[in-house]
Amino acid sequence: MNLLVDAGNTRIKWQLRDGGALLRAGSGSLEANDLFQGITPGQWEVVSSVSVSTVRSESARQSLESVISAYTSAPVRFFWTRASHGQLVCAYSDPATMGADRWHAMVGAWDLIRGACAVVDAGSAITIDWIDHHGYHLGGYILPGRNMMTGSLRQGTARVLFESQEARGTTPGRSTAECVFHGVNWMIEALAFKLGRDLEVPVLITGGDGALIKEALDNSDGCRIPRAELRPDLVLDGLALVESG
Ligand SMILES: Nc1ncnc2c1ncn2[C@@H]1O[C@H](COP(=O)(O)OP(=O)(O)O)[C@@H](O)[C@H]1O
Ligand SMILES: CC(C)(COP(=O)(O)O)[C@@H](O)C(=O)NCCC(=O)O
Ligand SMILES: [K+]
Repeated sequence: MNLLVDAGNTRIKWQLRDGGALLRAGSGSLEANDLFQGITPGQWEVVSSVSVSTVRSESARQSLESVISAYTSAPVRFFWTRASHGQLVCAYSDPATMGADRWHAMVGAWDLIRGACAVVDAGSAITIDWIDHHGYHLGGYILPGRNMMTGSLRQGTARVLFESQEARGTTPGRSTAECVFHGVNWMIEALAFKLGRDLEVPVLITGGDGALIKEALDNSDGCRIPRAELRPDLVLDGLALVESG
């Protein structure tokens, strides 16, 4: 049994898999002390390996390792961006500096598509990566994610004062909160519109705000993308492929 862990900047996601079968899944933070509560003592006993993809700091990586090691004596292995995996080739001259989540999502995407595609991971940050039909990673983009956009407006100004809310609209706002939340939604719509204009390849979407991107793409006029698919587990799928060789 293999425990797969994707430690993002906002949330840690995990799945317990036995071969291809998904046994348990969960998410949360290390600080809450209940991250792995979904795994029974009996299941911990038969965990034979733990594989982690992390974009957190080195000290957070060590904390994660020691929390996991308190449950199991199975080896905890960390997987980082590599220069290549099969036909997939990283565009970075220094692959170790590219977020492991991006790489593992690309490994998962290439395995699914085996052709030109793009990967959008809308998490704490929004990353967009292009892969061509040979498996060459052409490069990507890193943008602030939804919470980061609103948080930076809050932190960087004195009078942009607003309560968090679930405003789904994109019409011009008539209050500070509406201006902020509709503004962010409007930017996501604009991003989807631009993607639909620039790309004529399948797009695989993951991350906590992936559904918003997918919805915006589906509603985008003149979108040329032949297939836009929500794949919430793309990072873990890629990690599973990498750890099994
Ligand atoms: N239960 C949740 N907890 C935290 N963020 C969530 C949740 N559901 C959706 N989100 C959204 O998902 C984003 C974080 O996505 P996620 O993929 O978990 O990030 P990361 O991989 O960076 O940890 C946040 O910006 C937030 O808008
Ligand atoms: C861009 C990221 C912050 C995205 O992480 P996330 O939003 O999933 O927490 C992460 O992939 C990262 O820290 N990357 C390192 C820099 C790079 O990819 O070039
Ligand atoms: K991300």
